[in-house]
Amino acid sequence: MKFNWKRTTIAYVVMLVASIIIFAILLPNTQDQPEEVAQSVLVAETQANNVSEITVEGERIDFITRDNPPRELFTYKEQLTSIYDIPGIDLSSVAEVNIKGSSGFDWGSILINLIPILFIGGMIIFLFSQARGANNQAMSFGRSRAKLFNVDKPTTTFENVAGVDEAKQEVQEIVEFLKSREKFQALGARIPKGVLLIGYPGTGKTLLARAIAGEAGVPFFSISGSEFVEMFVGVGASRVRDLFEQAKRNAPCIIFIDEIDAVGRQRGAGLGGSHDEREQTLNQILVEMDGFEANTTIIVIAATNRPDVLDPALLRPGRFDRRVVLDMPDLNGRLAILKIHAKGKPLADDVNLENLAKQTIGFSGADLSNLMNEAAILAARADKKAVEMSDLEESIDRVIAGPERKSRKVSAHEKEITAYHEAGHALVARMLPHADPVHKITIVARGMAGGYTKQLPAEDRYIATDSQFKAKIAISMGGRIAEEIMFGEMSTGASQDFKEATNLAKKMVTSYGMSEKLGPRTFGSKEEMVFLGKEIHEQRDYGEKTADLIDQEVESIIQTAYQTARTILVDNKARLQYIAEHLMAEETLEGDGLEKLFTEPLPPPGSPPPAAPAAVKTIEPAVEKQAEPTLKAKEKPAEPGTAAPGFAPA
Ligand SMILES: Nc1ncnc2c1ncn2[C@@H]1O[C@H](COP(=O)(O)OP(=O)(O)OP(=O)(O)O)[C@@H](O)[C@H]1O
Ligand SMILES: [Zn+2]
Repeated sequence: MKFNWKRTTIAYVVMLVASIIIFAILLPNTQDQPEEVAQSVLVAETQANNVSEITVEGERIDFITRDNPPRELFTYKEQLTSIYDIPGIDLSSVAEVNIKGSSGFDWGSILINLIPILFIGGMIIFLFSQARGANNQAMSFGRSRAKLFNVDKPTTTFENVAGVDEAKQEVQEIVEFLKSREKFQALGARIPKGVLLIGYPGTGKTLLARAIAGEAGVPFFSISGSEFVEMFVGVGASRVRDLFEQAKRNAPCIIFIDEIDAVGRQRGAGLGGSHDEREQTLNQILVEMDGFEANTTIIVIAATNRPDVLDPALLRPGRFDRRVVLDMPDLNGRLAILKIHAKGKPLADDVNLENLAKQTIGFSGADLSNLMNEAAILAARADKKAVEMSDLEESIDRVIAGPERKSRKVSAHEKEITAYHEAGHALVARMLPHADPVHKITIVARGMAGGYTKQLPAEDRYIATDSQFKAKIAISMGGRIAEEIMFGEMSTGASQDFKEATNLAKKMVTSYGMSEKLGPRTFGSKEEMVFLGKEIHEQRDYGEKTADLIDQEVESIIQTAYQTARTILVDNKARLQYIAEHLMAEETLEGDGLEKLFTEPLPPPGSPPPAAPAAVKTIEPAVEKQAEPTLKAKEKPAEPGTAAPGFAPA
């Protein structure tokens, strides 16, 4: 940035005016001034549940009562005593406790003394930057924030979160633990310390974390990773220390670190700048988490949409070793979210939320909440009494175009390709005797995949056979082949499938001795040197001729699998189409509904495609799903390879 006269002058004037305003505010002023009271008043008011908000700044405690009209009062505490340690104080009913940078100074008098210095200092900076023609970076030094972190006791519950039922089930246990920790501790159970919430922006990570606190009735401390990055060196780490310190006093409680990737990137992988700061902050978080005593009931929840960049140290056992994925909502999920956000908004009779849910594939929870809000604004502007369908439909475009929307939009054609791709995987899997049963197909984006097909082994397995591997490779091929058959062209969506298939074929030949030509031996010794979570060493212990043979064998396995899959899909093209059409209409297929699509007689050619998704009418409450513990237990050992990711946008 070039030195900019105008900017510097403006900044300087702003500084001056601000100083004057602060000065004026600090002058004795009897009107609207909070009234000083004794500390015992604060204690008594909190006990009477009559305090709505508390702000602590150094020794001073400002608080607002629930009287009508609310009274603004303040009192003092000792510098080193925490608000939580004031004898008799009861913060359980206080909606918001803000703790600001504790200075212990009387800011008023300091500012008054500081103004001349500011003048002179400003002048020096001004002249200095002018003399050197330097950039005006000096102006950014005042950026450190006064607010340390937020504390409150959320009233959010699981009812406020929809469309992420799997994630809700997974965190249910944490709620139970927070609620009745004695029960767990009595049995010596080790309690989770860290939970990582992973999901696209706006999928409700913050909301879910708050709901956990709300369900358990515990305080919620929150801070965002990106705030650390702007700080001076050393401030981040001490802030983390303060945060954990306060949390320990309020245990049981939840600490929520949003955007953890901002501080938790792989060390040594960052781009200049506040690098040290980041590392120190990250280290401090790790130190604090490692330092929890066995009976500490603090759960640290972190959120990210970039789990791939996180430092592996964060993911080690005893840290953020639980991962909960929040998917983009599918049709039912979107409908449920729309219903949540429609509450309190009168809807006209012509509003059909099912229909709206169908039109909003690719929308996150935040997008949907936005959509409802935009529609209400449109309706209000037109002086309507209720939100009409036309308002909602118009808002779809606004949300898509709006700056708030960060997730990708799925075009109709892309949706069709994904549907055929996933149907291809599923159909091949269903037809091959050695394949694991297909459990679920969806075209709703998850992680980096546009859709996925999930297979679960029918039983726990510790060894696998070559027929199973061959089936797996054929299934991987199924996605691309379905695209070829239906559209006569290829998309980039299958690259991940090919990579997995190739790796598996290679392993069959080189590790498992499953090749006739090469026989039962292994090739290549891999030194499992793990560096930042990656294997980086592979030693070749065979010659060129063998290398060629390996290539040939891998090629042959893949070709055979390709032909197997192709034959299945060509022979069952009508079935493929049938499944894909249902997938487009319903987005997610699972259980009996899915099984029926594989087996029921096909409709005669020329029948209209499925329109009204049957699944929409029954929205399963999250609790009901829990009644199937066997299913849940099986879900865990399924290795990542069993879900054939489709349509990666790369
Ligand atoms: N699953 C959901 N159910 C209901 N509302 C949701 C859901 N997801 C998001 N919302 C709405 O969107 C708002 C923003 O979501 P939230 O901040 O929790 O998303 P996030 O995943 O933390 O996003 P980011 O990654 O951008 O921080 C919520 O306050 C809520 O109103
Ligand atoms: Zn695929």
